[in-house]
Amino acid sequence: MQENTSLRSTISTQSANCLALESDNRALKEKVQRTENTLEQRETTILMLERKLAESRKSVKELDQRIREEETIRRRLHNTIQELKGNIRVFCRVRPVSSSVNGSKNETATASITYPDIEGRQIEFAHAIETATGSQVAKTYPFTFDRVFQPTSTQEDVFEEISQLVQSALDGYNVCIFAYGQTGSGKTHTMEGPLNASAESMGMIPRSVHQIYENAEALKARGWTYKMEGQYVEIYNETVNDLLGNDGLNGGKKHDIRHADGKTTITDITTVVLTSPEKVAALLKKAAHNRSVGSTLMNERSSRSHCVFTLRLSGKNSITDESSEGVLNLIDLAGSERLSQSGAKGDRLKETQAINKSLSALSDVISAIANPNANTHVPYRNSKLTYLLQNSLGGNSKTLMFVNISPLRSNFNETLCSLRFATKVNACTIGTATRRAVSK
Ligand SMILES: Nc1ncnc2c1ncn2[C@@H]1O[C@H](COP(=O)(O)OP(=O)(O)OP(=O)(O)O)[C@@H](O)[C@H]1O
Repeated sequence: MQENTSLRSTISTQSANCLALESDNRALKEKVQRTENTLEQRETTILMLERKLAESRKSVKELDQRIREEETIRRRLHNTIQELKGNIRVFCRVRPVSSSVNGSKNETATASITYPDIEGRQIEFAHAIETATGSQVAKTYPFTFDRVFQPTSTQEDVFEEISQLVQSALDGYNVCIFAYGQTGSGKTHTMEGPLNASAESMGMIPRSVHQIYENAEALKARGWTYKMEGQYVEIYNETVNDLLGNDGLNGGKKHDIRHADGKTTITDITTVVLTSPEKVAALLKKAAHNRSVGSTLMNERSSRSHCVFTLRLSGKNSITDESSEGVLNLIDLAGSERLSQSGAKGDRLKETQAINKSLSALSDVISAIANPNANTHVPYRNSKLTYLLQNSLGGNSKTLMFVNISPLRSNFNETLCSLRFATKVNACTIGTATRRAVSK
């Protein structure tokens, strides 16, 4: 009886255990089912995501291709705009009245200058002249250029107008930007800016290098890699000097200009590979140190030489196999003032004569290029400056000239000469620029 009772109790316990196990088993089976369902759902999601990823990859590839095609279209359109604006342009910049320029320390009497149009293309001088009978009459001298910058214009305002041309050099064109004007009219300020310039006062050379560097970085994503090389030379008394040489200008090296296959080289010249935009500040400092600075009655810091900064830009596209070679020349011309006013004698007289000769050679070259008669001889060899720039002036290039002028009344006659020279240049139209060495 006892054993029977014990066995019944065991059976009852086992039955309860069995029921619990069956319940666990059901719960586990449900869990397995749920897990299998989740797995199935996840597999479907993975498949969907993989399909989406493949689609996105395809679309990125297509967009990349479209960006590259649009970059080519942009280059073409950009060039068309530049052509429509004219391959030779003249900008006039009036410097502010400054007490430290022009010898007489406190001179502030300005000429009567007005800027008649709202587009900023005209400038007009009013000046009293004496008639044959001895009476004074006011005469006006109106001039129109592609752009006139008033004394309040900042370096940034000026650069905004030339930045498109700078871009052209990166796209494979030859570009020349000149600063022309009498001593102290602001050529060096425009081109280089003051020594130890701030971000606001930087001139066109450092701004151009910064822009080119930024644009070249952006173009990397589209397959372009660029090599940028800078040279800085001065032409003093028809001699080429290396402004970046380590032994100053008296290193005794003779530099010859050579032309071959549409490229210009100078023998024994220092070439700096510009790997960062910051390098240009050190380069300008070295050039300023080496630069031949003479003193005349007009300006204690007067520069008596033409300074040519050349930036060579070779680009290669690893995806499209395109390549381009552009050259950007930024030229700070020597003071254009006439002999009588600069009080030049001896060596200074020789310098002034060399300057005047090369400036008139530049004017002759631009006029000859603009002559519609294709057989006109272009006298590049008449000066070192025009010979050096032979491949960067003319049909294959874009040219911009700044005519820098002083607002002072005492400089009126020189200002008039500068504006007349610039008007002559402005009247020239040169042929269509073509891009160099673009190969597929
Ligand atoms: N737009 C301007 N804003 C402020 N200062 C200016 C401006 N233009 C010229 N200057 C100042 O006028 C002075 C003479 O200018 P700069 O040296 O550039 O003349 P320049 O034409 O290059 O003379 P040079 O023929 O002797 O080289 C400098 O002190 C310069 O800083």
